[in-house]
Amino acid sequence: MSIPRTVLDIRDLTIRTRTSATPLVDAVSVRVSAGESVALVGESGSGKSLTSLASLRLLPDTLQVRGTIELDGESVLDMSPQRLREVRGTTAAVIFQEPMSSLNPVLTVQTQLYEALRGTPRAGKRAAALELLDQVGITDPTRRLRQYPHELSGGMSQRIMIAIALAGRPSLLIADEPTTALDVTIQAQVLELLQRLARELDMAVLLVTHDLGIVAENCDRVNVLYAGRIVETGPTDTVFGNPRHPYTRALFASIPDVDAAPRRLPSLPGTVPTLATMPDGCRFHPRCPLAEARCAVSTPPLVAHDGGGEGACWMIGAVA
Ligand SMILES: Nc1ncnc2c1ncn2[C@@H]1O[C@H](COP(=O)(O)OP(=O)(O)OP(=O)(O)O)[C@@H](O)[C@H]1O
Repeated sequence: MSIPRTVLDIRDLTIRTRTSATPLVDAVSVRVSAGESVALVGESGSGKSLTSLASLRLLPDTLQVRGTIELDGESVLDMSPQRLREVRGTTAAVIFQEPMSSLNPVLTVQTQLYEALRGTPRAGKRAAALELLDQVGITDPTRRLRQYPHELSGGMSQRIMIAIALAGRPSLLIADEPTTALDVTIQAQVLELLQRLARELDMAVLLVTHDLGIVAENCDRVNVLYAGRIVETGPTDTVFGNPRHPYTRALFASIPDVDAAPRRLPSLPGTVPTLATMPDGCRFHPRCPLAEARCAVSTPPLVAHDGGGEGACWMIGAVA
């Protein structure tokens, strides 16, 4: 079997404000290969969006970004403004939570798709637009082309956003909470679509979500973030089959059965710390049911364990 091509390679990503020495994102490394779908998961404030937006240099200048980010082997942090503009929308595309606010309400689906297909010769645009709609599972595509966003359901709008993102034939698709605004059945369909597209188009998909429940079915690997650090990572089956980090276990305990209500962590007191409240040592220790004295003073490294994943907790035994 050939080794999959690495599309996004983030190494030791550290993000700080200009006024604080404490990093918001601390030495995070994430790799996504062609054809695979990888999740960044964690509660609100864990650094998921900062990490994913940094990979396309979409963060404000007030934040300082250090580390290495490579996209198809090219250093994102060294790209010229012109190269960055070329890359966004071609090599890499992002879809966000609210398709309705990303689509232009006064333009038809056709106009918006044609704009995304600006590199395609005029004679081929209609066929290309119809093919994109077909790829994202839209039925009756000729009718949809004539419609305006307000005539589409939420799930349909999100599929159109994905079609627009695919127009540039990206190697990387970043989906930031792409289904939070949708009902549970439609969420599942859109996430299944993303994973299918990753495989069929040999595309790398980075899925950003606070919801571990939706990761299980739709991602090949998962990175669990807590307060700007990766606390556990590995193949989804490994992390789900036997979560090692107390935080991942708490996340599992918080997965509700079916409702899409906002999720809290009933088994854990408190919230993710902010810059002002960031503890020393393991950043999770004030909420951890297993914390010992050393957890408050020294940071556990991310180490490979015998289950095939990696975890950052003093309770996880590293493989020699
Ligand atoms: N521009 C900024 N300046 C200062 N702090 C910021 C900035 N953007 C984000 N942060 C802080 O960085 C931390 C991580 O934010 P981030 O948006 O990445 O979290 P998240 O996991 O994506 O959460 P959510 O699910 O709520 O979007 C939070 O504490 C947030 O307040």
